[in-house]
Amino acid sequence: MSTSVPVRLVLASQSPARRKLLQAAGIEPDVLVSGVDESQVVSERAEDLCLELARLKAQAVRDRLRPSRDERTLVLGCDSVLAFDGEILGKPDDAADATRRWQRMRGRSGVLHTGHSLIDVTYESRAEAVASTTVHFADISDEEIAAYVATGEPLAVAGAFTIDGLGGAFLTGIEGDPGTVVGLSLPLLRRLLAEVELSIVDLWTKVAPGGQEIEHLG
Ligand SMILES: Nc1nc2c(ncn2[C@H]2C[C@H](O)[C@@H](COP(=O)(O)OP(=O)(O)OP(=O)(O)O)O2)c(=O)[nH]1
Repeated sequence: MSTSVPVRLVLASQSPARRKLLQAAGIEPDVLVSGVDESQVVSERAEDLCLELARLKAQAVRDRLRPSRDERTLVLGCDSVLAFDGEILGKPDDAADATRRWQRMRGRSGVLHTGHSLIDVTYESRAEAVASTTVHFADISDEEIAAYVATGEPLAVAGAFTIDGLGGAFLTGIEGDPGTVVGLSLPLLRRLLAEVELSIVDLWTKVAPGGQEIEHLG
């Protein structure tokens, strides 16, 4: 399943969180932001919406690349949405929206869905799927909500919360892969790579010969 040519992964996302997650897993992606207008896609189902957006992002970046004989080129697009109370929630519109959301979310649960679309530019194949993680929100106070919204963090992220930032204190637990909440599921990426006949170890760029410790990124 492994490959003899180098494998290049292009991350079709501006998300620093997604890039850091790949780097910590030994993968140094190139980043090409898709620029896709996410408002162009509407769907009744969160899983369909995030998958269609992930597909559009990956395709938009794929269309800007030319296959190379010297390497295997892959493009990964991702999109995350929160399914809560029968609604599909992306990033909050503004501070008031983030506040209202937390007043509704606290003490309750939602499901963070992340769509993944992997395109193999070299062989023109693709693999895609959605990873879903249930998130339980703590019953936080009005003061905590106000302080959190004032930091600006909730405004920049799908669902108005993070698991690996200030928002981590406001969760009581999750069921599923934490990477799905950040915006990219490594276990799912491993399965998608297998569908295009690659192993995730083919993408490791930070493992020193002899298997010494993976370089710890700053
Ligand atoms: N660090 C961190 N970021 C999160 C978390 N949850 C969501 N996010 C971020 C990752 C993405 O940047 C953003 C989700 O929005 P999208 O999936 O639409 O990606 P975004 O528009 O940011 O970039 P892209 O469209 O992929 O270029 O929220 C979290 O728990 N931790």
